[in-house]
Amino acid sequence: MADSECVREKSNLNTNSVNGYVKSDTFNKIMRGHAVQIVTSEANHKFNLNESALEEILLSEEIKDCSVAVVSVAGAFRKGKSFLLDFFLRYMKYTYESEAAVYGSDWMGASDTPLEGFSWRGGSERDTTGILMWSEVFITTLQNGEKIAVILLDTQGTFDSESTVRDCATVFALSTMLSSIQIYNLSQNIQEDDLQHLQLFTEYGRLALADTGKKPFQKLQFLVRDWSFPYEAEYGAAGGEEILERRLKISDKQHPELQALRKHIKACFSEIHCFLMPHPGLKVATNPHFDGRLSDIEDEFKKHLCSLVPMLLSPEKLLLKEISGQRVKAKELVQYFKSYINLFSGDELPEPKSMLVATAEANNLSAVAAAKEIYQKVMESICGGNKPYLSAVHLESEHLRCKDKALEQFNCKRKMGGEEFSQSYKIKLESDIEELFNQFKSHNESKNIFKAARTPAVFFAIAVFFYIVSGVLGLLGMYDIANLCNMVMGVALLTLIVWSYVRYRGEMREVGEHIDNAATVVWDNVMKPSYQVCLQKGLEQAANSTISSIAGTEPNGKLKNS
Ligand SMILES: Nc1nc2c(ncn2[C@@H]2O[C@H](COP(=O)(O)OP(=O)(O)OP(=O)(O)O)[C@@H](O)[C@H]2O)c(=O)[nH]1
Repeated sequence: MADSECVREKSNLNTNSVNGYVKSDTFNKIMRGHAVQIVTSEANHKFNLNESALEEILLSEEIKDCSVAVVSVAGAFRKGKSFLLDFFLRYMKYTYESEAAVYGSDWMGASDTPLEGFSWRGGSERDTTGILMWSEVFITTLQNGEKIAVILLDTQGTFDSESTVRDCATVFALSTMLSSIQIYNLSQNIQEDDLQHLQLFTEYGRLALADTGKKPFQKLQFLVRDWSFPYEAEYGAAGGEEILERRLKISDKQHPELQALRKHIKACFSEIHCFLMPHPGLKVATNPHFDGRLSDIEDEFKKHLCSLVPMLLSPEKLLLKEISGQRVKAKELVQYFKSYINLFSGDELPEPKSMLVATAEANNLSAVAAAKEIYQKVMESICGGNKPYLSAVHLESEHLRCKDKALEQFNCKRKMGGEEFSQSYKIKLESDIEELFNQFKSHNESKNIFKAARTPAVFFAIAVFFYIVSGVLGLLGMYDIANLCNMVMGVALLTLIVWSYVRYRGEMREVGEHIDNAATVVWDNVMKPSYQVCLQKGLEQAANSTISSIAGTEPNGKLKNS
């Protein structure tokens, strides 16, 4: 359905319109929605998309052609994300179900109603896994008459004991890439490690997206829960902006690493805000029987919740999802979910690591580089560049000596991660050294003057051989065969000229390589065996004559004239 059709349909839905929000026909039938697991987290640390469930929600006739606003809440586990989302749901439901205009805290409901919606609970163990979407998509009409769909996402908390850094980064990056408003839920303060994790996760997401030269993500809303310093910065948006300003400030006095972190975060989002929430009271935080009823929540918390939620979700504040500057429609969002999840389940992206693993890797890699450098330096001084040719046996023993020295240097260097971790780097070092040795070996071989002269010697010998043979055949009157031999001689000489040209000019190197290979074949299969046979015959002859001269016989076995 085109935008204009969405607008046209507005008139039919006006009876349900309150405070900007309208109820879609589909969802009139299903009065209560439920959380749908859109992205599931598997035991092998892979994430899968529940395509049918996603399509059922986003491809429904009423919303598939509407632009979307996607609101997601992400952050550490057990910090009240789902609890907050349930208040979002109350706001959305109340504003469209109510028959009258909504004021103040009306939307919060009765003081003794348990809080329902996305599953939330007390306790220390994680609750939400993967990414959940609320099945009820709320439709609202903007001031310009455009109808938009509002989608709520709950995400798996980061840093629980069952998730790897990659899992946390994947969920955070996916929800940031797919949402127009990402709420970064933090506890008590905005700490440096919160910013570092944000940097790591957004970088992971940024890497997955094609670089368009624009800021890759839209609005980031820091939400600090249990803020306990209202005397420094007051609760709410104003205090939040003050704290945000302090935390993201870049100054020349800062260490470059801190500056880079802040620049990165600012470069990733087109809008960044912060809101400070007071503590909701001990019943919320510690009572196992707390069911979310408003009467058990501190007034201060409710007061600020009442300004936070409309600030994010009222139709005039909503932000439409855009990708590469284009508004995204609900049906297109399905495609983005599919392609983003494929990106993260493929092998193209590097693996995000914990700080320890990343540091240990860097340590070990630098130890490998230092050890390799030692090997290279010593070998260079023995057989490198302008050093003369070294016999193969000598070169091998020097290689073993330098390799031992390099391995000793690697073992001595202090490295993080422990013995087992560095074992794989030691193996890598050994294979790198073998590779370097092969290069030194072939460089050394090229300095062997006899080997270098093999190709011209072989072709010259062929030319001379066939010259003599053709001469003899000519004397015998076998002119046809003599001419053939002359032709072979000509080809050998021509090859020699081409080879010399290639070597001199450094052009047509493949031709030179083929000529060298041909020379090696002739040498190995014809010349070397014949030369060895001749040599052996000569030696046998010499030995026989020595023996016979000692025994007083002719070399053919007959007795010398006595
Ligand atoms: N201290 C404190 N506790 C809260 C707040 N909001 C909710 N809680 C409590 O925090 C606990 C966890 O709430 P959830 O909403 O399930 O937390 P979550 O972040 O979604 O947890 P996971 O799904 O495991 O990631 C519940 O006992 C809530 O009562 C808050 O602002 N401050």
